[in-house]
Parts: sequence; C-alpha cells; structure tokens
Amino acid sequence: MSHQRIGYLGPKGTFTKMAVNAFFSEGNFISYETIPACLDAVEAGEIQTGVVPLENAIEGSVHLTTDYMTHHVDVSIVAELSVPIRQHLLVKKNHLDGEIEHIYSHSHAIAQCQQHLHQHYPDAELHYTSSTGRAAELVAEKDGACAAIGNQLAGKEYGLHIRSEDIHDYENNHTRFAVVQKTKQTLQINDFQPSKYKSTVMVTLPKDYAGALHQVLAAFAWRKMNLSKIESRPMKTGLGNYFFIIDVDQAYDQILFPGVEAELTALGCSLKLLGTYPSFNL
Ligand SMILES: O=C(O)C(=O)C[C@]1(C(=O)O)C=C[C@@H](O)C=C1
Repeated sequence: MSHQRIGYLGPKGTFTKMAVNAFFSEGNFISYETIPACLDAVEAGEIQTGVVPLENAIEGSVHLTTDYMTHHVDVSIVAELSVPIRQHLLVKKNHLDGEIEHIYSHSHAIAQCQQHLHQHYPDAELHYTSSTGRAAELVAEKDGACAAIGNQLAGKEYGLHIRSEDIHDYENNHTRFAVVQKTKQTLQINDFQPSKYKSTVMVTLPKDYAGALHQVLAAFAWRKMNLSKIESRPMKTGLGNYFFIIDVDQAYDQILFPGVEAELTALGCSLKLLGTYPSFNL
C-alpha cells in the first residue's frame, strides 16, 4: 500500500512536526512554509492529510488557521491532536551567555514567553517568523547575537543549544493541532485512544438583533449539548459583522445536530460543519 502524503507546517523542527512525529509513523511527510500553503495543498489534492496548529492554551486560537479554513478552503477537521508545549531559548554555542540582541520566533511562541522576554531581554529586538522551526533555521544561519524560541527538536535539527529551558510564562502549556482532509480517508494514527469526540460548527447570524446569539446557544443548551469553545470572528465584510465558531463536545449524530440545524435555519442562521472528529492527547 502506498503511503499517504501528510503535509504539515514546517520546516523540520516545528511543534507541528513534533505532533506529526508523535501521532503518525507511516506516511510521506511534506513540509510547508506556511499554514495557508499546507491547507491549499490539501484542498488541491496534492496531499491527503494536513496538520496545522489550531489553538494554544496561553495565546488562544491560531486565527490564520480558523480564518483560512472558513474563508478560503473547503476541508474538514478529521482529528485533533493536543500536545504539551515547552518553549526554549535556542542559540549557537558561542551565545550560551552574553547579550542577545535579536530574538526570532512565531508570534504565538513569542506571546507564550512575553514575561520571560520582558524580564530577561527587554532590549532585544523581536522578529516574527512563519514558525518556530523557521526561526531556528534563521538563527543557525546568522552570526550575530541571535536566539530563537522553539523546541528541543528544532535545536537538534539546526545544531542549536538550549540557553534557557521552559521559558513559557504559564505551566500546562498545550497546543491543539487540526488534522484536515478534503475527502475523508482512513487515518493511520499510532496507538492512541481518543479522549473524546468533538464537532466544530460555524454559525452565521442573519443580522445583528437583540438576543440572536442567545437563541443560537439555546438551540444547543436545551438539547444538553455541551459546548467547549465559542469564538466570534469577523466576517471580513465590514465592522460589526461576525460569525461564530463553536466546538461541541460530541460527535455529529442524526438526531440532535439536525435538530439544531433546523432550529437555526428557521431563525435565518446558516450552519456549516467544519468537522466531527476524535480528539487525541499526547
Ligand atoms: O511554529 C511552530 O512550531 C508551530 O508549529 C506553530 C505554533 C502555533 O501556531 O501556535 C504551534 C505551537 C506553539 O504554540 C507555537 C507555534
């Protein structure tokens, strides 16, 4: 059997690649420089499966992922991977001490270490990169007093050393990654049991009126469907226009979900299922 092509936010040494390494042992692994590039490749059928970051416990949603999935591509979430995140300050050997003038990383990683950076490197210039892996790659190429924020794998892949370990500001740092497909295919996930099943829906309200969101939530509430997340995002059609992304703590079924859908349609809302999937914890 030929291996599935599995794309991820790369390059080598990203947290996304760490998640892929932990959950998939079989596949042709293909690195993409950005989240949109990876999602486009899934949509175009270049790869069967894509893995992209979805939400971090400290910094919140990765809006690039949710927005691109709602506005630009038609792909479904087929699994969610929750992974512990440890951020380290990575440097070349000659910068294990002394001043650091430039710090490179992904915006989410920098945000997760804000306090640490403020305390220890208040004068360092921050540079945002497409991923933590890319930051490590850049620092490995540079001669100046530079550091990257990233993981141990990035240090190993790019020959960098850990100058400070665990520099994220809060314990229990985790990131959820979405595994997405265009057409549903079997997923060869290593020996993990799902911790639960979830569904993610996007709800668009007809117009802004009193109690609109309350009515949407009521459709779930009286059916005793537990929601684990609700987020509003701009429609990108003008100030004040939003849609909602709602995570429901259960798999799509043939009774409750169609009931919610019918009720919301009657209210003039539209509902799109972004995926119904097992959730795995590392
Ligand atoms: O840059 C990476 O290594 C990624 O995989 C992206 C990402 C993110 O977008 O949140 C993933 C996990 C960490 O939260 C920091 C960065």
